[in-house]
Amino acid sequence: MDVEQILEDTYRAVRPLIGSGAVAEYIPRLAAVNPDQFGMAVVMNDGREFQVGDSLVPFSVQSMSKVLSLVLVLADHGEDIWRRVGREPSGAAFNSLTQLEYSRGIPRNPFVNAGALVVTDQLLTTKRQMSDFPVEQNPILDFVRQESGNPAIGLDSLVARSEAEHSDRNAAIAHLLSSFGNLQNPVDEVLEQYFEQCAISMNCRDVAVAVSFLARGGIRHDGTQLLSLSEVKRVNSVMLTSGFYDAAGEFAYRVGLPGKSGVGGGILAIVPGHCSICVWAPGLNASGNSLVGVAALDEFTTRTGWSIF
Ligand SMILES: NC(=O)CC[C@H](N)C(=O)O
Repeated sequence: MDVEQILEDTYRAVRPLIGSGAVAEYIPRLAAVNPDQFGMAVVMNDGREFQVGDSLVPFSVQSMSKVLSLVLVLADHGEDIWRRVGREPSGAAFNSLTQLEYSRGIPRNPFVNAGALVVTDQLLTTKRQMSDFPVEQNPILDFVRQESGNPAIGLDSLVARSEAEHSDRNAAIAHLLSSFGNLQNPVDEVLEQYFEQCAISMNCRDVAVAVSFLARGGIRHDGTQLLSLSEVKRVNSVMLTSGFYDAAGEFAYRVGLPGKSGVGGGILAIVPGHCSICVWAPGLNASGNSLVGVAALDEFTTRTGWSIF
């Protein structure tokens, strides 16, 4: 299959849509991003890389980081985390508060903000228990630098600050979690760590390389096994059912792959045993997923026939 050609055809097909959707307004620094951008990268399990458009322009990974925090917690602690967070689709917005009250502080899944805050809290606890791990260091940032082979990946501190300054909703979620005894660390520290991981800036190529262990049965680029085959299956399953908030069904219908979006306009998707994909276009649809990104993945999977179904 000529993946390069299919990627070019995909780009051509979505070009009229580029610029549509609305950039995330509630994080002012993200609202300032030029919506007329589009990039896509595919990293095959055999090492071949394909890219189109603005695939080397860094953007804010936002909720795509929730996959990596879950992976790092699973790698360190195994199944324990599932006592504190569920794995059912939420059918609600990413920053919804209502379900959390009904479920007595157990978030529906690790990919809505409530669930990600619990996972981040666990990551913070682990980091504090490791005496050789500098507290100011971000484990997700470390991981993506190593995995993508790009030590220049950094945090956009203006995005992190922008989020901290407009954090009423996430703070409300964190306080509610804490009131139910589902945070081990102080609310402010969990929020700070969470905003930092969301503010990591990466380009499509680096994201696709950094998550390719999810397409390769849990094997990192250095050959070590980060997750077992069964754990990878589970992470990919949760992405399929919960990676797109209240639009998980629509994404499964149109794309047919496990994936995760972020309000920076990025989407990562996994073709298990085959390749990892990252697409980026800043404009979002009503569910907070990249409008052009979903369209591009729809085109790409339709043209390649790649899907888990
Ligand atoms: N869906 C997202 O990407 C949300 C992440 C964002 N940092 C928030 O917490 O609101």
